[in-house]
Amino acid sequence: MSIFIRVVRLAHGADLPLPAYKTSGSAGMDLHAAILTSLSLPPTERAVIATGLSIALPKGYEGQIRGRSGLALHCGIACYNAPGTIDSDYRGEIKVMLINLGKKTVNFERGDRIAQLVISPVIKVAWEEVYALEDSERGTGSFGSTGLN
Ligand SMILES: O=c1ccn([C@H]2C[C@H](O)[C@@H](COP(=O)(O)OP(=O)(O)OP(=O)(O)O)O2)c(=O)[nH]1
Ligand SMILES: [Mg+2]
Repeated sequence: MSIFIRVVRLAHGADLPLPAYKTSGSAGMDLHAAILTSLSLPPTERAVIATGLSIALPKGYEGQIRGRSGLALHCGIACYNAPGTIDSDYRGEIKVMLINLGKKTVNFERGDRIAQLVISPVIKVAWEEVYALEDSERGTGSFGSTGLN
C-alpha cells in the first residue's frame, strides 16, 4: 500500500534528496541532515537537527522518527524522544533529536542520513468509561510476571 504525502523542501534543504526507501521492503525513509556546516556531537550531548522538510500527512496518519540501527551500534547515536511523533496537522519543519550515548564524539555532515521516518495509520479512541474491567489471562501481572527467560 502507498499513499501520496505533500512535502515541501525548505530553502536550507532544497538541494538535499527527499527521504527515500533504500530497499523495496524498507519500512522507513532515511532523513538527511539539513545542517549548513558539519556538527560535532560529543558523548552525552544532544542536538536537534533540521531536515529541511515540512509535510502534510493525511488525517489518520502519523510519522514516527526512529533511530538508525547502524548509527546506534557503531556510534551510540539515539533519538532521545524515540520514537518522535509527527502529527498529521504539523506543518513545521521536521526535526530530529539525537543524543550521543557512545564514548566518542560523532561528526555529522550536511546530507548525512541521521534517522528514519516511518508513516503509520493512527487509530483514534473514544473512551468508554466503566466501573471495572473484565478478567483476563494476564490480569494485573507485569514486569516479569511470566518469568524472565
Ligand atoms: O522528533 C520530533 C518530534 C516532534 N516533532 C514535531 C512534530 C510534532 O507534531 C510536533 C509536536 O511533537 P510532540 O507532540 O511530540 O511534542 P510536545 O512536547 O507534545 O509539543 P506540542 O505541545 O506542540 O504537541 O513537533 C518533530 O519535528 N520531531
Ligand atoms: Mg504533543
